[in-house]
Amino acid sequence: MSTEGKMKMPDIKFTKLFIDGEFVDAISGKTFETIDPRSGEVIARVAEGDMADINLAVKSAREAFDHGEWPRMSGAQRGRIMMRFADLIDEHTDELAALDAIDAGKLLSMCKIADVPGSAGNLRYYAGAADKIHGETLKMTMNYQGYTLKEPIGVVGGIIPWNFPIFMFSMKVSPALAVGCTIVLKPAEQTPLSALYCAHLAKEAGIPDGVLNVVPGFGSTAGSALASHMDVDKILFTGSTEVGRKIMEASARSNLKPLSLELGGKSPLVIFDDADVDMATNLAQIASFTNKGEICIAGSRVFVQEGIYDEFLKKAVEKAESLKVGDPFHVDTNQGPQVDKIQFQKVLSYIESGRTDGATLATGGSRCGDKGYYIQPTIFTDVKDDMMIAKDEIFGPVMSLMKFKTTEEAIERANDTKYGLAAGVVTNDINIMNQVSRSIRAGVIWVNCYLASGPDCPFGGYKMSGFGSDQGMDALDGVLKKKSIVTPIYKTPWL
Ligand SMILES: NC(=O)C1=CN([C@@H]2O[C@H](COP(=O)(O)OP(=O)(O)OC[C@H]3O[C@@H](n4cnc5c(N)ncnc54)[C@H](OP(=O)(O)O)[C@@H]3O)[C@@H](O)[C@H]2O)C=CC1
Ligand SMILES: CCCCCC/C=C/C(=O)O
Repeated sequence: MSTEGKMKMPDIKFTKLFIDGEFVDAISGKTFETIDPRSGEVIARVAEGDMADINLAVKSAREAFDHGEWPRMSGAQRGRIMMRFADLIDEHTDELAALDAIDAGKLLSMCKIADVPGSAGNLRYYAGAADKIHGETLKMTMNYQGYTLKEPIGVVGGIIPWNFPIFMFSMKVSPALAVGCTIVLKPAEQTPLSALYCAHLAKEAGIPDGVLNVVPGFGSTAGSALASHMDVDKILFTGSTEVGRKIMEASARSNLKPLSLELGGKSPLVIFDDADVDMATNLAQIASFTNKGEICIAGSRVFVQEGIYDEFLKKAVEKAESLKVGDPFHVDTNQGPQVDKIQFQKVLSYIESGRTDGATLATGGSRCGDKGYYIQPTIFTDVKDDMMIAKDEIFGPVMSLMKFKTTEEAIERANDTKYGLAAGVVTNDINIMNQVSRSIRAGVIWVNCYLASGPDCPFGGYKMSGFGSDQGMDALDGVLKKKSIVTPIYKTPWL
């Protein structure tokens, strides 16, 4: 494990709530610690928003929506401002990448080449769509004609997790900004720093005060207040299925606001005998270990057909053992620490449950070093479908390897989960590819690739992985309301 050398600390410039265009203290005056998972040490104290601050932020967002210029300017104007915002994110790549790396233990190199530019990319994608929001003409069957108008839904509440802090921020904020909504965003308590920095850049780009508010705080106070607020018109959420359920309850108890819920997953990766084993091993590693397994679309149930199973296992173990676990700021590190102590202990307890349930540890299984929240890339074999490690979302670097014989068996076992977020298929046989990709009930199916995505590729869950879409034009529909406008029509030559 590489942790030698002095730990790098980015400059922390923004730690207050961002409400109505200003950085302010919480009304209560409270702050909370954000922790460096490399060491467990405090990075900074951040203002702790709660219900009172959420109320202020929603008031500001409401005013900006009901009377402000943002929803009333042309889509082209909004798009230009969003493009400036994206350029500013690009210009501050180094600082933003360092904030996510230190707050979440993410690889600095990945933040620089993927998370931060991907976030600017999300803004640009939706900036380009801002002046292309069209309805339909309705040739009605009676003496009327009409058209549909797509209007911004209003004040949007964003509640995001800690595994992709800036990327999640951009996924929720970009479509909402493009259509003219205003936003109150609560970042995860573990990772508030990049969202606050982005709020500062949004102001510099010219986004009017009140349009984008960022209120760090805890889920049970700030998050719950946002989900229950009578003046919030939509919640965009990513996180656990358990909290998704609480948000639905909060909506049902308050104003029945619609929701987009991107929840947990336990995705299968199905590898057939005809696959190139080296490619399959690479894809399995990407599926299970990317972002230390802290990704909702992790493909951590790896089903391998019996003909190549032994060769695959040998190569998968070699590959896992070659990964360098260590300081995410080092260029040669492949895997950083889990986000916090709770997540670290949760992953280790799943590993323990795998052992006691009778799975065989092929590699890994322990923490790395004695400081910080580092865990070895871990592979279990002899995993049964009903073991906890095969059923639950672990959110850590743990691969469950399972052998199968027939395509039908693979499909049945792949679908034997309450989740349905993603899946992967590795084969050169087009018929198997078609059969499997249509049979697995999940929101995205990757064939001979994994985690391949982009702003134009919508994704959202089946089953208990949620509903609603992130990315693509579908995400715009999530923050729009469709209105039908009808007028009588006289003296028409036909109906
Ligand atoms: N689908 C995904 O991408 C993710 C899935 N998970 C799964 O969830 C597990 C637990 O992680 P955790 O961080 O607790 O995820 P949560 O689902 O608890 O957190 C997601 C967001 O919801 C907020 N939140 C928590 N409780 C409420 C509430 N009652 N009302 C409104 N908002 C709330 C959190 O606030 P706070 O900041 O206080 O936690 C955070 O901002 C992980 O181990 C993993 O399995 C986690 C993260 C992402
Ligand atoms: C296929 C889309 C890739 C999005 C990656 C962001 C992670 C999402 C999550 O973990 O919830």
